[in-house]
Amino acid sequence: MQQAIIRAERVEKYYAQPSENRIQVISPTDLSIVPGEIVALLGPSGSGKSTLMRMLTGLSIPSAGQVYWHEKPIAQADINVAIVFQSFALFPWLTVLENVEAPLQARGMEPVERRKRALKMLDTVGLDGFQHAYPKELSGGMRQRVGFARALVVEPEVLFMDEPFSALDVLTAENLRSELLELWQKKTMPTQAIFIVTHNIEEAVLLADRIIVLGRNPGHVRVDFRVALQHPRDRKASAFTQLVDYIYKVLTQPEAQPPALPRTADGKRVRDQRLMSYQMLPHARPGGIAGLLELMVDHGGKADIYRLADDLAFEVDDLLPIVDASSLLGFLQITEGDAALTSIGSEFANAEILRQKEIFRAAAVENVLLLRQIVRALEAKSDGTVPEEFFHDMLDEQFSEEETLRQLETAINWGRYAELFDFDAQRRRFTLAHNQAAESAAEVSG
Ligand SMILES: Nc1ncnc2c1ncn2[C@@H]1O[C@H](COP(=O)(O)OP(=O)(O)OP(=O)(O)O)[C@@H](O)[C@H]1O
Repeated sequence: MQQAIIRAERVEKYYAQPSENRIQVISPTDLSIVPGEIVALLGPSGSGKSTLMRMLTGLSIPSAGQVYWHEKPIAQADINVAIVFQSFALFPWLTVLENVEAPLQARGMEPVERRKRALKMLDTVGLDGFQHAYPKELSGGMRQRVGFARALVVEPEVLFMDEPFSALDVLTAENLRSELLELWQKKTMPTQAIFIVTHNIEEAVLLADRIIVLGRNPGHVRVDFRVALQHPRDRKASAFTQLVDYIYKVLTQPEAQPPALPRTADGKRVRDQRLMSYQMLPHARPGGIAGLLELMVDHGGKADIYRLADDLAFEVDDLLPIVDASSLLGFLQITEGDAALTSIGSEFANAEILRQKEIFRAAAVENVLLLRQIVRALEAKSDGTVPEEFFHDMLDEQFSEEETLRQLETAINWGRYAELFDFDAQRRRFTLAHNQAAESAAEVSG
């Protein structure tokens, strides 16, 4: 499993009462925050969302259990997080610029450098020209921009947000959400993960890569799942509304066993992270997948799989892995023996080779857990390599030895084609793909 930035192990929180009783607010909970994801934490009022968040940031000490920062107990670690609060929590007696400089000053940064950084950050969040204003002179939306600037100026590895948009009007909130997402996606900020506490189900589905829903009395994780929808997300798309409905059901039926997770547009079930298991990758080569999709275009985007096999003089058994792989990647939708190109599948089939690789890369990372894990592990390693053995051992728990080797071979084929990573067959190690290795080297020397 990829190394977590923050890992809570069996954390609990209880508060002492005047009587001898104590109130348990969080029951033993495990939770990890890994690089590359936006996690949304939902739950009814009083379920302990803020309490859990405060423990993950090191602001509050668990009554039992332990929180680790890069595997070091958080109290002894040099943590780098920032928090954005609902109430903005700005210093009213300081100007906008001084508010943003404050955390840098607290970290002992010298004045010229901290002013430079703060001004740059104000520019990034659209507050250029407001540096000398006081918070009371600003609208709520602008104040929260200052809140973001103040959090981001320290270049936090994890950005925590406690209902950051809930005090804002609908349009301002919507604007700020998209801007945040844009900063994150463009990697303008060095932040590795975002953890957002919210009451707003749509906000969670709109932003998050992973959603955790807490139940109460005492607080506990009810569901924890990945949101495999591409950005920008369409609130009206059925996969979106189904997820919103699902979370609504979980929240409104606190006593019931959480209902089954909905299926995504291509028929796959959304996965519960805690029951995470590897999909079986169909043994298809990217070239075969591209060939099939291009052929589908010739058939007008729809075809009967058996007839297709016939036309190609293929055994159905040889064609099926290619069909399955295309479906797993979201390029084909299969219903009762009929295959239909999805919009992304059609875009892929009609694209130039470089664009095809790009589409394949996005689809692979989004839909294939093993590839996602390999990429994240590589990103987290300073030397940019990870031994094959690491993934072999995890796959081994689920597949036979022979199948494990075939899964790895398929993952290597797909990863190489998509230029996600390379594989050094001699050293049996995954390595960053050339372009990524060059980027990392430039970052180090730059
Ligand atoms: N210092 C404290 N002493 C006693 N009880 C506390 C304390 N802090 C929080 N609680 C209780 O812990 C429970 C969880 O509170 P918390 O604020 O974490 O929930 P929440 O899910 O964030 O709620 P909300 O959505 O309303 O903000 C609540 O019942 C609250 O009353």
